[in-house]
Amino acid sequence: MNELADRALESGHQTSVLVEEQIQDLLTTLPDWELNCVEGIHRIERVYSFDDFVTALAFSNRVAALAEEHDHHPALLLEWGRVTASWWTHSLGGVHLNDLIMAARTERLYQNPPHS
Ligand SMILES: C[C@H](O)[C@H](O)[C@H]1CNC2=NC(N)=NC(=O)C2=N1
Repeated sequence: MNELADRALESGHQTSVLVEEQIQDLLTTLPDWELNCVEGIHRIERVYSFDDFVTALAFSNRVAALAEEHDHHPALLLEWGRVTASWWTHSLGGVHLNDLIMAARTERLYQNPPHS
């Protein structure tokens, strides 16, 4: 997982979306993430659990800052005690290696909470 998180994001024109087998192969390093398909477009998703709404909001904000840093943005569903993070590349209509890198970095944020 760390190896993936430490990879540099590729610039958009270098490569294209990954096929299902490639995504599943890379997801073996992110066991809590799953590949889903919404309206024909692949995305990788994980549900994170928290003790309350405010802690879930704080995590969402940390992921948002990460996204702004890289100009690559997830869908985040904030609920009481829960954040669903979904990564895909809108411009390409599927999952790019960058989405797996961002998912690995999302994991790293979760594993290193601000007050740990
Ligand atoms: C102009 C800007 O770079 C683009 O709109 C970016 C912003 N963030 C993005 N995030 C994601 N996940 N996919 C994109 O295609 C995308 N495009």
